[in-house]
Amino acid sequence: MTSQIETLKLEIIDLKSQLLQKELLLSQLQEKNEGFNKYSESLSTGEVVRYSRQIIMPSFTVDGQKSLKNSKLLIVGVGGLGCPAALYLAAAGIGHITLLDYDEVELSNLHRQILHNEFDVRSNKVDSAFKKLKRINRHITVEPINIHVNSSSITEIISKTKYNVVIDGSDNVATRYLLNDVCVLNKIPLVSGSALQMEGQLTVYNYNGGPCYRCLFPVPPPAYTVTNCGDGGVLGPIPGTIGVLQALEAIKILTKTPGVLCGRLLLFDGSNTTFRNIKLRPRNKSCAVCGDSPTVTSLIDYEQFCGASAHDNVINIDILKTNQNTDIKSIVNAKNNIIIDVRPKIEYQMCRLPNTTNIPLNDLKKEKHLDKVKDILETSKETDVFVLCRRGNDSQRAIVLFKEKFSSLPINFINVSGGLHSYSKHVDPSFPAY
Ligand SMILES: Nc1ncnc2c1ncn2[C@@H]1O[C@H](COP(=O)(O)OP(=O)(O)OP(=O)(O)O)[C@@H](O)[C@H]1O
Ligand SMILES: [Zn+2]
Repeated sequence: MTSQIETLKLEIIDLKSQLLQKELLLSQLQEKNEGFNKYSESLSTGEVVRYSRQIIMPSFTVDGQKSLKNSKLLIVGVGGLGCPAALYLAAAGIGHITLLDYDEVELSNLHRQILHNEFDVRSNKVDSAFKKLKRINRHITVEPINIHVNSSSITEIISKTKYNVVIDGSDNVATRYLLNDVCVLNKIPLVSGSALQMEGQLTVYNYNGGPCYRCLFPVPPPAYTVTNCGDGGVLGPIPGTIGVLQALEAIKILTKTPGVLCGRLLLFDGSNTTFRNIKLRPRNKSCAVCGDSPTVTSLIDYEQFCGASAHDNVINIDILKTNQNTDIKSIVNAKNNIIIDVRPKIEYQMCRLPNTTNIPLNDLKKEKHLDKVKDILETSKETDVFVLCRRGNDSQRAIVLFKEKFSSLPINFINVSGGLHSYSKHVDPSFPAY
């Protein structure tokens, strides 16, 4: 069975490389066939036909198309926002698109990161996106850069290419400040978007005298107040909508079309399908980066500034003594022990281990739920109680609460290190590591 799978994988790799070679040849032949034509000054026959539906709009014209063709655009993050934005921008004929991301495609990305598909799982996001965008439009240059963007890498990238617009498709505050500052210092408009659960936001910073991100948020929010899609969830069409609108704003900026969303913030609520625009404060004259006497005149360490890392990977906490932790295998061997799973109820419904009791961490702050735990503990003869969660962090927080509330009971609360992720990795891969 395993060898059959391996053989099939190798065959697929071989077929893919044959396909790539044929596509390359095809595109070279088509290129020759579609050179500049005597009927159009600056566009090839193929380009005239391809873009005709946007060119014929009085607000766009051949000049608009030429502007897009001569534009260079940078997309940071090829995830929920970056994928739909890149799709429309490539289709519209932006001459040069650089894609930056450090991550690999995961199965849990596919419901919203629509450039990637099942065959791309475990591939670099930028390579996966590159292939799809070139298939949509082989006339444009797509530059995939597999990199974690920080102050030094972005400085190098920006110094090599003169970008006209930057799209922020990232998912963390440190990267947002970094992109804001690099755009202000290099006078590049920044199209910023965000999406979580059923809501999205969109605005353009640093454009036409409007505010920058720091003008509005001079101080970063405390790290624990920021929720990402991995924890809060998101419905695919929400970043889809915002990402497409980011593409629209970029096209308007590049073609000098009026009506760019600067100095305003668009709020999209997908739960009742409403769009609201709110007016933003104007540029702050005392802003640290775009103000009249800026104090930030070169890029700084943004992870330090925000007190949070520039990715959404979960940081493992370690707040218990060593003897209060155990590894996942001990709960597999444990017979009759009480195992409390402190994940939210929805996650417990999604997947769970047998013989576990769900008492969500958030409920533990409420007295009535604590009474329920007390009942379970008092009626059991066991003194060891295992506490379990998704990755082994909330279980530690729960133990701190348990020990505080049930100090009178002769119970050992034991944290299952690494939580259910560890179960999936070390015990049974068929348990979903979501
Ligand atoms: N500093 C950075 N450099 C490069 N890429 C970044 C940086 N910060 C964020 N990103 C990328 O931005 C993308 C954001 O995508 P998205 O918000 O859809 O979340 P995700 O991390 O792919 O998924 P999930 O949150 O579900 O795990 C990710 O692909 C991430 O790797
Ligand atoms: Zn500012």
